[in-house]
Amino acid sequence: MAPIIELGERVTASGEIEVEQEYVAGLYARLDALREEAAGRLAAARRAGGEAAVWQAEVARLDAVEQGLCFGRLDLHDGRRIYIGRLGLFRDDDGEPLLLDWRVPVARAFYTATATAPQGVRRRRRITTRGRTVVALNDELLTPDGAGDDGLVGEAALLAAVTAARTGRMHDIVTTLQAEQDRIVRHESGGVLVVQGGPGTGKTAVALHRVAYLLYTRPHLRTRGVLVVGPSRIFLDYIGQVLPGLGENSVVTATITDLVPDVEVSRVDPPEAVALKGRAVMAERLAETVRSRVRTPDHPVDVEFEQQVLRLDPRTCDRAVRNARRTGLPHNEARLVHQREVVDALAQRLVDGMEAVVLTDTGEAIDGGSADGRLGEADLRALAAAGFVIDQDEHDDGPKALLDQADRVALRNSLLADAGVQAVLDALWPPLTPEHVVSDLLGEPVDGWSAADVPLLDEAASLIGHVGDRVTFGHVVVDEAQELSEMAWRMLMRRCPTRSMTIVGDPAQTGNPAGTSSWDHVLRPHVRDRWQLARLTVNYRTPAEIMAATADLLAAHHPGTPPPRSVRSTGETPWRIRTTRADLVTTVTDLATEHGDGQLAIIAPNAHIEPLAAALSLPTPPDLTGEVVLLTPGQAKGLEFDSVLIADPAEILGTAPLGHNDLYVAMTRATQRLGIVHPGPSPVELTAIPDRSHRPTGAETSA
Ligand SMILES: Nc1ncnc2c1ncn2[C@@H]1O[C@H](COP(=O)(O)OP(=O)(O)OP(=O)(O)O)[C@@H](O)[C@H]1O
Repeated sequence: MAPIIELGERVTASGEIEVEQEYVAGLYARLDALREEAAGRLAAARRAGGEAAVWQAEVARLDAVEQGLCFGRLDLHDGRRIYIGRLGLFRDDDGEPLLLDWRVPVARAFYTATATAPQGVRRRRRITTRGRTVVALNDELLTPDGAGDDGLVGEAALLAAVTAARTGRMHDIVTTLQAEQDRIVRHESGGVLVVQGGPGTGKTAVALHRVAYLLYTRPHLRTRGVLVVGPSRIFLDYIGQVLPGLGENSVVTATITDLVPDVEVSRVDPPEAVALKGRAVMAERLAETVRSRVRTPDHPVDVEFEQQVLRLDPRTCDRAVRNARRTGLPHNEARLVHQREVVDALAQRLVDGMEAVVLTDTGEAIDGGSADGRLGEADLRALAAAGFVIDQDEHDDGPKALLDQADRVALRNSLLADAGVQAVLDALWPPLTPEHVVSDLLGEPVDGWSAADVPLLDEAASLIGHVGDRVTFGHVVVDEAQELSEMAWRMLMRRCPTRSMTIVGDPAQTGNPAGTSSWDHVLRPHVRDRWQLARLTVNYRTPAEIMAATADLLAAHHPGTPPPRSVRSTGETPWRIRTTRADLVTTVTDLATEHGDGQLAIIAPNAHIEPLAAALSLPTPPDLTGEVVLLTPGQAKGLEFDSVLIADPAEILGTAPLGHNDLYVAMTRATQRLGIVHPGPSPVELTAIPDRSHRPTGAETSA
């Protein structure tokens, strides 16, 4: 498929640079003044031992906007001129706006105005700065005879951004956000917004800019908290600079596993186990496991207490369980209700026992003493003879009621504190831990937890009320959301009671056998139809040549999925080289050593990682900022590199149930070049890619 645009021409408005330089210098002067003020207030707050966090955040926010403070100007038909940047700046004396935050409504036209729908804009100017110096201006006149309307805004700046060398860290795209992306960033959905799009369509970038937008427009989210969930720590490190670069430092980032911090993942499950553990039915099974730990005996249970045997009949046990369950409390909390019920019954037995000793059938005291049921001396002797110990001190002031309220409480406490009674209570309604419940269910000796166990442990923790300091958030963003199992969705929903979420993903890239293939299927149980789908269709990362190379793979495994349209073409055709299994490591090592064009990722299946790491002296897990990065398709999810070399695609296709998706992910990571090394024949999905097995020169084959 042809790219949307060919490399555009950069238009520079000469003579204007000095004017803009002066304006931009004024903006930086204002920024410096605000910084100085914030730093002063921070120091004062610290000196006074007061609340410094607010000023600390303000200093961080002002520092974060230093690079590219102002990046645009709109000249409107009504004569107004608006400067747009990373934050709003206002003149000190009269509060006149000097720079508008990119998130305010009027700034929207900067991203969405076109020649056919100019939104009152006459001219859009992009201002490129290096440090505090204006180095280039790009003007677009939005007149009907102006630039062609291809749906892209600011082509030159956009192309400069998408072709720039990769660094192993994602950057913000606030200066070149495109109209279809801006619509999603500013989407006013109060519920769940799902953003679906093929590789490189900017899903991650858009989700992060949406976070910055929401924090700006819904300030209450700053206190309720925003969580960004990603597929791996590697990925979270990769995106880690984007929000701070937009002046937002308060967002929590985590993998699903991180959300249960006291569980250490030390085991990898086989795909069948992953698929099974991820299914929603596991929640029912866990609930059943918890329920089954509660016993309702079908014969009386004898409880020993202070040399007596108290008999607990099945009806009493049954009633205690019913009453405890009726509360709807989690297991360990309902256990307290059950205990109270049982102990009450035991206490009653004791009282009945005492009364049988000291009262007649009609309720009168045996020694004929007090008609109001107060104990006389003979009663106390009779009680002592029957094994009931009544504290004599309490009766120094003469006989009293047989057992008043305080006595009953004391009696219950003694019962509860008694080891024998506790043992019976624990046998009937045992205290549980999440680990107990999950190992009970899985029926396997637990020798460490896997990632797929984490949502099960979290579910079990909820069922038993063992949630510690589990935190909830006002908005949750899920990136690579196709990787989440039904059980992981349940876990996330527990952390987002408001169900305000931005979910971004691509089902054609799902690697998790328990992952998502239908948004409706995973969301409906939690939000019914309160979710909306938005699509992204333009691929900013992967050039047209590489997308063409993935066509057969995509058509074979996702026939209904149209590939995203690449924004550009590079003229570099992907290639493949056949080698032997024995020579695979050497061939890949040679190609990597010859490579000299920017950052190279070698993406290989697990089985080859160790030998390749040894041959190339590369770290595992990978260092994303290295010149050469070695990683598995799973680790490469969401990342991008200048060049990609795939080792052994057949193994990637064959080892995992969704190997074709893993290969698709691997092939779409490159911004410039793609090479493939296959031991033996090429997988059929890749045969259309030119075979350069007999490569004449190193230059021609560099990935
Ligand atoms: N409007 C834009 N301006 C400049 N760069 C952009 C724009 N949109 C996307 N990009 C760049 O395109 C690349 C891909 O973006 P991103 O990683 O967000 O895509 P994605 O849809 O999440 O990809 P994948 O699903 O393959 O992980 C990034 O380098 C991003 O900065």
